[in-house]
Amino acid sequence: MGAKGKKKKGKKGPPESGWWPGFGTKATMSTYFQYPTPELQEELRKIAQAIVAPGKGILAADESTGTMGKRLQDIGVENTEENRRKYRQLLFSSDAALSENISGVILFHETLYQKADDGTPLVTLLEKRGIIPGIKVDKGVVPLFGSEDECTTQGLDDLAQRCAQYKKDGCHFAKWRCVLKIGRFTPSYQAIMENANVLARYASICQSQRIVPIVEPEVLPDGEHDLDRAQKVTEVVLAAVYKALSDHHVYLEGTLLKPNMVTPGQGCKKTYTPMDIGRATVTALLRTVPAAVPGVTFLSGGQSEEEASVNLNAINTVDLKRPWALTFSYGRALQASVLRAWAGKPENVLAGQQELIKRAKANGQASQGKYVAGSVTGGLESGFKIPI
Ligand SMILES: O=P(O)(O)OC[C@H]1O[C@](O)(COP(=O)(O)O)[C@@H](O)[C@@H]1O
Repeated sequence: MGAKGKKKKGKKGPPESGWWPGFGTKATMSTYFQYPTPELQEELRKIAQAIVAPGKGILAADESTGTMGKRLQDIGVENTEENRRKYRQLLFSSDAALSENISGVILFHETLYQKADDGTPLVTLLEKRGIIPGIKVDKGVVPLFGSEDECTTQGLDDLAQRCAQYKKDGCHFAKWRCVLKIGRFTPSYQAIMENANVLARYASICQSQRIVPIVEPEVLPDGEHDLDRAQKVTEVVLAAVYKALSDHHVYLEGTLLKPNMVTPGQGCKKTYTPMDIGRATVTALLRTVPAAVPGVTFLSGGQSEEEASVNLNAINTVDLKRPWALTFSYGRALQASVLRAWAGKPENVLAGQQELIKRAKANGQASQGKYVAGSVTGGLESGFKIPI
């Protein structure tokens, strides 16, 4: 650009600032973009809808190696690749009845390439049961420098290539978890905006590779805050996430949301009923999540198995509108009894699988508002919780 802001003779394109002929037309407006092709839209929509089919939800078996170490340590089992393989084999070789309530399983990278004792790839066990394989694609949380112990999630750099490979290897959906903390000064604007943007960028990349992104902005339950504060924070976080998804032109019908339920902080002195939690959760979603989103698959966030079923049931019975399917994507609340029943012993494999099927059924009922509290009893006392 010349010193007086004039365009140099012969130079193509608009000047670097200000108004120019054509400014504001289709070609230059920031709102211009292209939707995915109709074929891609249909593929993504169908996957998302199959995952949230009535009475079905997700088994989150994507614990990273470190998290799996904590789960195995609880039952006195060493955290080796072989023990993790045996445990995931137990889960995925459960009776075919599992698929009545489990539509998808989220895998950790290592599991996708492991085989059962007879050489069958573990992912094939899922496919044979009509269960859709999914994959955790984030590479974990890292600190936000200068913040109050807040974080973002990494893993974008090679994501398109990884998604392309995962699709070839049988995965049709993905999951990326971001974490937000409630404190006096948190979550900060920095953490809210950064995590919303990274989730949107991840979602956009997944869709470009024909993978349905599950968007997981988890507001942690740690703290003494009450239900109102948890609700407001969840609303602010979700509003930012959907603004970012819109800015990145993410095709919402081909996405799923995996949020926290709105619960009081674990150190809160006040008590609330499951209906209070159901109302706060659905209200927060109604205020922020577009009806174009086919489903919401809640994380269990350290609730006991029974609590997670009862609260999901309340979410599905509270007298509010529900334009989306509201179901589960539980890790701990589907596996706590399984792990205890198994305890690493080959003779307990069937007992572990039976616990999984019981809990999946309970949550399938809860996702339709048909779960009767206490009607499914597992190997654990009802209040048992696995800390993160
Ligand atoms: O090992 P990580 O990456 O910390 O993952 C933690 C877990 O959190 C989840 O997102 C939710 O799990 P919970 O239902 O146990 O809260 C799982 O999908 C995942 O396995």
